[in-house]
Amino acid sequence: MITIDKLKKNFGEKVAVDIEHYEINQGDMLGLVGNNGAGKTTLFRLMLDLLKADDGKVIINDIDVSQSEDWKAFTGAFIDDGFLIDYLTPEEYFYFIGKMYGLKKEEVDERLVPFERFMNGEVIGNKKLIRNYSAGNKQKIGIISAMLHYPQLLILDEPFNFLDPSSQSIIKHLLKKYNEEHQATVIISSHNLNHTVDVCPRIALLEYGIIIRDIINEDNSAETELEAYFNVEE
Ligand SMILES: Nc1ncnc2c1ncn2[C@@H]1O[C@H](COP(=O)(O)OP(=O)(O)OP(=O)(O)O)[C@@H](O)[C@H]1O
Repeated sequence: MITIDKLKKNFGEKVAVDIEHYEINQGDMLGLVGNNGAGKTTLFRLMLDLLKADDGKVIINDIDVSQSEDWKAFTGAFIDDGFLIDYLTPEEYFYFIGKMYGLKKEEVDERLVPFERFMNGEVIGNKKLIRNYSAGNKQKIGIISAMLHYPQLLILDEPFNFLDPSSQSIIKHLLKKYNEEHQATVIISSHNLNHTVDVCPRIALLEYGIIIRDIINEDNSAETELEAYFNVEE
């Protein structure tokens, strides 16, 4: 589904991404891990054509993301709250996103139902503008809006950030279910090793912009290797 080829992005002297070749298959649930500054967000931005690569390309379903807009129809992403529209209420924002993908209001309402526990009564029905929501609730609004049109490819940067423990657990289950039920490709980045090994059967470890390990994770088998890499004390 995704081919990353000779992809390079530098910021001045700093190498942010330098990936010779990497393939992500349709239906993969991939976790991207790495220390601060390893290049996770930059890689996502390149995949979503939010940044221009210095060299190389990202191909999604035979489409070079920098050459055509066609990949946008089947891609959903939430990188940061810059994706949100502050002066709308969450409902207005969800309907707006739905409209972009040809969804009627009733369809949007139906698709919000599985997120009810995740929203915990705080996201809709409050007539509150997105700008007045907490960081955790903004994160929830962003994740839900990225999933509303049932994208074949879902990219989420740090989806567990700002969420309380019970919301983290709920979104883990929702993402796993989404990946299985829609055979969607789901790519998340996270600093939370436990969550990553819980939900991702494949994990890419990024160091100074390079994918240094491509780990198959069965029944949390990657946990020891990742803990050793990150030097996590018992
Ligand atoms: N707009 C920018 N201008 C200059 N340098 C940048 C810019 N964006 C990223 N960088 C640099 O590129 C490198 C990769 O950053 P990136 O944000 O992609 O890492 P990350 O793995 O997402 O980090 P974190 O875990 O801290 O979110 C870092 O050294 C960062 O300082």
